[in-house]
Amino acid sequence: MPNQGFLKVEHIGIAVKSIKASNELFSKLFGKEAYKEEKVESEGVVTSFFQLGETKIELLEASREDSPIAKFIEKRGEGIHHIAYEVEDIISEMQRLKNEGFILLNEVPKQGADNKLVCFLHPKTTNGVLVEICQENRV
Ligand SMILES: CC[C@H](C(=O)O)C(=O)SCCNC(=O)CCNC(=O)[C@H](O)C(C)(C)COP(=O)(O)OP(=O)(O)OC[C@H]1O[C@@H](n2cnc3c(N)ncnc32)[C@H](O)[C@@H]1OP(=O)(O)O
Ligand SMILES: [Co+2]
Repeated sequence: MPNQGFLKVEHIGIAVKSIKASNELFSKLFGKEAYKEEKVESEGVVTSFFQLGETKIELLEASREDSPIAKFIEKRGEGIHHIAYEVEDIISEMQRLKNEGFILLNEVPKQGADNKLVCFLHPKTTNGVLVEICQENRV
């Protein structure tokens, strides 16, 4: 029986206008460099990751005009965009969350950054905080 429920905060997503400028800022803040940059074309984002112990910070820049990050920044400016939680079995977690009444923004797990399968919950059902659940892609 897979572990049910959320295991840990896997990353905190921060929407930024410029990965280059924000990499410099967060490298100064954290005292360490980002360990990777990755474009996720399907999401319309370029990401940059900093490892801080068990948790990561994920910087997100829009890679195209219709990116959710572009819309977010246009509406709210730069800042915290989502919290991602690690789960052991994303399929069973998606079913559990659906049964609990949360609104899934994608019915099938989709490919995320950093070799993860991801699903998002509508912030209207999570107290106004966009939630991402993610599982290591074991394929
Ligand atoms: C997957 C790659 C990477 C990874 O970790 O692997 C990522 O994390 S990619 C991250 C970018 N991708 C996503 O965010 C996908 C999920 N997001 C969405 O589907 C949309 O952004 C959605 C549905 C959350 C909002 O889109 P919509 O077009 O509905 O925008 P609105 O501005 O009309 O928003 C509706 C309503 O929701 C509030 N809202 C929007 N974004 C957020 C947010 N990040 N946190 C909290 N609340 C948010 C917005 O304020 C509106 O509320 P209202 O009260 O009506 O103003
Ligand atoms: Co994320």
